[in-house]
Amino acid sequence: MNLLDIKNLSIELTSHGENILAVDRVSMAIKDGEIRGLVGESGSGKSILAQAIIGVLDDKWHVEADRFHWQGKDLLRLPLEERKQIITKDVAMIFQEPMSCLDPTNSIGEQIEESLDSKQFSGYFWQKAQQRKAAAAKLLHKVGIKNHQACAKSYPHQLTNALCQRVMIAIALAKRPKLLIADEPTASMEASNQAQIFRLLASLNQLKNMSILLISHELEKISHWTDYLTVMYSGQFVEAGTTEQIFNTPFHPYTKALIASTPRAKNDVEKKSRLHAMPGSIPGLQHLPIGCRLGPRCPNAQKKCVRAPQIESYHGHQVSCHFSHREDY
Ligand SMILES: Nc1ncnc2c1ncn2[C@@H]1O[C@H](COP(=O)(O)OP(=O)(O)OP(=O)(O)O)[C@@H](O)[C@H]1O
Repeated sequence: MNLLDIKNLSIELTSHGENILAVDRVSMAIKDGEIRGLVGESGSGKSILAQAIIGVLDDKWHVEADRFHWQGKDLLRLPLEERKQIITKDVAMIFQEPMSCLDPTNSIGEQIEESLDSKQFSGYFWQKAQQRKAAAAKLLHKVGIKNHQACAKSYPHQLTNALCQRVMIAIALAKRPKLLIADEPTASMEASNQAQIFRLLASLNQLKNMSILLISHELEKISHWTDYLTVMYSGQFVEAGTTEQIFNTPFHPYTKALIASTPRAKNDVEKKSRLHAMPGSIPGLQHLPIGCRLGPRCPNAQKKCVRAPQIESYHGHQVSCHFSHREDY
């Protein structure tokens, strides 16, 4: 069953009396227990899409969709309060700079205890306090922090970025979410720490059947951990499918370029040879091309590309391009 099912989600920014379509009819579904990767260059609208899912965009953003279902419930037709309640209960999000998300004036232990639901504790206040402490320690243990007593007494600035991210994951787990959105969770971390965080997320997915939306601008970095991938470019849907489909038979020129630019994804790269990179850079919101926004950078672009392509599906592998090559199917 689909946990989240979004069809043609658009996010419009109102700025200086002008409306700018930052996210243009993006579709994505996340099944129960899957890890879905969301990839695209910096500025492709991944974070805005994630923020629209958890409903934290402010008034200057206008969100519209043909379908926005959470476990079969149409969120856009629910009153705002009810919608907030559902999302707050079932969806948690972690961000790229964990240290700045934690309160610098409170100890880690206090912050984790605060995130626990008081309904799960009973008895006199001192008994509740003891239960709360024990539950916080259990959470720290769950995210692989062995010395949880020392960690609980620490303040965010005394911990490394990787430890802070584990704490953020512990805080997210406190409400037992069905979906965890991880927006570039390992940005500015050393490679060994990155692997540990991804391994932790994968084990939580396996043990708790928690679905994860893993957001990154590096396809190669997350592809090892994902079951499915969705690729975005400049606010538009590009391609989606299983991780194997995307890597073995990419349809879209943008996905092909992303894969060609990752050293280990291609086995036939000769020593000291240059990696392929798509010319140009992603357009800013003020200079969005009409139709397919990849047009000015795309090697296959033709006249037809001034109209945005429809999404076509081949054995569950979806692509949005007028001229993608699909002869493998
Ligand atoms: N608060 C804001 N006000 C105006 N424009 C914004 C705001 N936040 C993001 N944008 C613009 O929206 C577009 C998408 O941004 P977004 O942060 O979602 O991209 P992203 O793919 O997550 O990139 P990154 O990996 O760098 O976070 C960008 O062009 C960005 O400049």
